[in-house]
Amino acid sequence: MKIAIGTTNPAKVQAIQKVFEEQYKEVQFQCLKTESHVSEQPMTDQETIEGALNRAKNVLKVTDCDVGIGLEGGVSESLYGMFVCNWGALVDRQGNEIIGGGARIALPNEISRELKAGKELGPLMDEYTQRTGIRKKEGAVGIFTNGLVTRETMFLHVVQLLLGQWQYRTK
Ligand SMILES: O=P(O)(O)OP(=O)(O)OP(=O)(O)OC[C@H]1O[C@@H](n2cnc3c(O)ncnc32)[C@H](O)[C@@H]1O
Ligand SMILES: [Mg+2]
Repeated sequence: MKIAIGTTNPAKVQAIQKVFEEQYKEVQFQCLKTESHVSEQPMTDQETIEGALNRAKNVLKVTDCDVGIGLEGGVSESLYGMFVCNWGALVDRQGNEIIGGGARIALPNEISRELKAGKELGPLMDEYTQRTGIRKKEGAVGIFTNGLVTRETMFLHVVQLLLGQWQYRTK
């Protein structure tokens, strides 16, 4: 089974590899930085879903893999504040387009204020924690859940949702 991954971010790549290696004996991966055709900081669920879907389609197009996977992080407003949201998409060569959503938690006002001013969550999280590359490690979800749920484990669940739906639909 050959999987095209529409990112080189290790938190996302590791989540995808773990799920597929658990399910398939023979599996190969191709990881490519892939255009999402949405803003660097998606600001709604809809935009985040589009980013995931575009990555999955674009990365499948440029490889000879069986399926393409796109994972996209974003934020979404609610009456209860701004939440970090996470969406994934899996597409295959038979026209199946599968979507799955991940966990979401509220962001502190000091972060959501800056996001509304047009900043990106990645750099904001580095500033907030005085560390670098949070987006490639535990992520905002990891920081604000005291490490209980990391960006990798959150995306691992999203990839399980994608693969499970695809297996069900193609069995
Ligand atoms: O290399 P890619 O796959 O693009 O990975 P990324 O870290 O940039 O992640 P996304 O493009 O999916 O997320 C869009 C923006 O939101 C940020 N973001 C989303 N979730 C995050 C998290 O949990 N921690 C830190 N930044 C996050 C991310 O850094 C981007 O600035
Ligand atoms: Mg990005």
